[in-house]
Amino acid sequence: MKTTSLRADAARTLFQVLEQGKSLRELLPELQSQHKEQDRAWLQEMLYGVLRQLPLLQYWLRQLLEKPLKSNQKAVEHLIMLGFYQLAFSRVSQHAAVAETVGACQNLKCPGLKGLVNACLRNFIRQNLQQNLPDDKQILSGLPKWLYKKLLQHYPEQLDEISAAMNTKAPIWLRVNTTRISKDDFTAELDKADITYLSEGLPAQALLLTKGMDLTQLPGYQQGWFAAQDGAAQQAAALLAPQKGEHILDACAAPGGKTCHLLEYQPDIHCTAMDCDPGRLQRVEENLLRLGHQAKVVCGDAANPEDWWDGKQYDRILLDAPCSATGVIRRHPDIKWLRKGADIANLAQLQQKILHAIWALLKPGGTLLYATCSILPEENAQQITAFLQCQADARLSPLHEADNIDNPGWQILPGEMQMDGFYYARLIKS
Ligand SMILES: C[S@@+](CC[C@H](N)C(=O)[O-])C[C@H]1O[C@@H](n2cnc3c(N)ncnc32)[C@H](O)[C@@H]1O
Repeated sequence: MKTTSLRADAARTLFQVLEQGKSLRELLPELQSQHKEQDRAWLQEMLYGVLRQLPLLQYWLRQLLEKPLKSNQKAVEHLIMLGFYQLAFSRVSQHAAVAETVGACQNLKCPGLKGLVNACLRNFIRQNLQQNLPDDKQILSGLPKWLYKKLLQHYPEQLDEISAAMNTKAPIWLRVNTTRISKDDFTAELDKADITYLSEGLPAQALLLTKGMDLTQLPGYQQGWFAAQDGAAQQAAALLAPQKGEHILDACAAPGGKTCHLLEYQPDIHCTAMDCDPGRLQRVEENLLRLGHQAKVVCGDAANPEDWWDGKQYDRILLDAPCSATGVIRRHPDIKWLRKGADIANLAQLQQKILHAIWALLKPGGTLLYATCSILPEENAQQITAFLQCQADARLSPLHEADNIDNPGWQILPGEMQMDGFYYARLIKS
C-alpha cells in the first residue's frame, strides 16, 4: 500500500484525464488499489467533484492565477482546483484542505510552487470566492460549451434539470438474478443484513439501494444473486421480450449487462453476444459465469457482419450502439471532457452504418431494439427517422403513445425516475 499523498495522486489523475484524454473508468481502479480502503471513497469524491464542477473551478482559478502555469507544471493547476473544490463543496476543514493541498506539491515534484498554491487557497478563503458566481449559465451548468449549446438547442426547458441531474451522484440499482433467487427471497436476505432498499414501482427485477456500498459485500455476490444495472438499462429485456426457443443477437454486448438480463427474462433462448473489444468480451464471459448463464460470445465488427456472422437470421436483435454516453455523465463525469462536439457526427455515422448492417441479420417479422445511453437526438430519434425513411421493410413498433415517425422512440432523460439518460426505439421487419 502506498503512503503517498491522496491529493497529489488526484491532481495527477486529473492531469491524465483532462490533458491526456485518458478515461477515469480505466485509471480509477488501479489508483484506488494503491490507497487504503478508508480513503478510496474520498479519492473518488474529489475526482468526480472536480470533473463535475470544472467550469466554475476554472472560473475561480482565472481570477487568482495571473497567467497559466507552464505545461510541465499543469498538474499544479489541477491541484489548486482540487483545493477550491474542497473549500467550496466538501466538509473538510479549511485548515486541512489548505495544509494537505499545499503539502501535495512536494509529491508532485513542484516544491517551488508551494507558495503559489498556498496563496491561491488563502485568497480564495479571504475573498470568499465561493460566493462569487458568474452570470454565465454554461459555467454554472458544469457542462462544456459544446454540450451546453446542444442541450440548450434540444431541451431549452429541461436544461437546468438535466444539468443538475448530470452533476448528482447516481443511485445504486440492482437487478435480481431471478434464475438464481426470487426477488422476495433476495430482499429477505437484505433485510437480515440490515441493508435498506426501495422496490416499489420499479422494473420487475430491480431494486434501488438507499445507501452506497461495496457490492461484493452484499449477500449472494459470489452466488450470482444480483448484478448492478441502472433502471434505464433494465428496460431493454422487456422491450425486446425474447420468447422461448428464439435466436437472439445482442450486438455491441460488452460487458454483458443486457445479455445476462435477456437470459434471466427468458432463460430458454439461444443468445449470441457480440462485441468488437476482446478485453470487454472477457468481462461478458465473467458476468455470464458469475450469474450462471450461457451465451455464444463472438468478437467482431457490427458494421461488417460478413466477417463473423454464420448466415442464420435472428428472431430478435438488441443493438446497444456505441454512443456519446451523454446519458450516463452522472456516473462518469469524465465523459464531458473526453468527448468533443465533433465526435457526435462521427458517432451518428457509425451508428447508421451498424444499424443498416445489422438489419440484414434480422428475420422477416423479427424485432430489433435500438438502444443508446445518449440524450442527443442526432444519435437517437433523428437516427431512427432517417432509417425508417430509407429502409422500406422497417416499421416502428411504438413504446408509448407519442412514439411515432415524427419523434420516434422513448427518450429517458437523466434523473427521470432516478434512471440514467437512455434511448430506445423498437423496429419490426416486414
Ligand atoms: C454501450 S456499450 C454496450 C453495453 C452493453 N450492451 C451492456 O448492456 O452491458 C457499447 C459497446 O459497443 C462496442 N462497440 C463499439 N463499436 C463496435 C463495433 N463496430 N462493433 C461491435 N461492437 C462495437 C463497444 O466495445 C462497447 O462494448
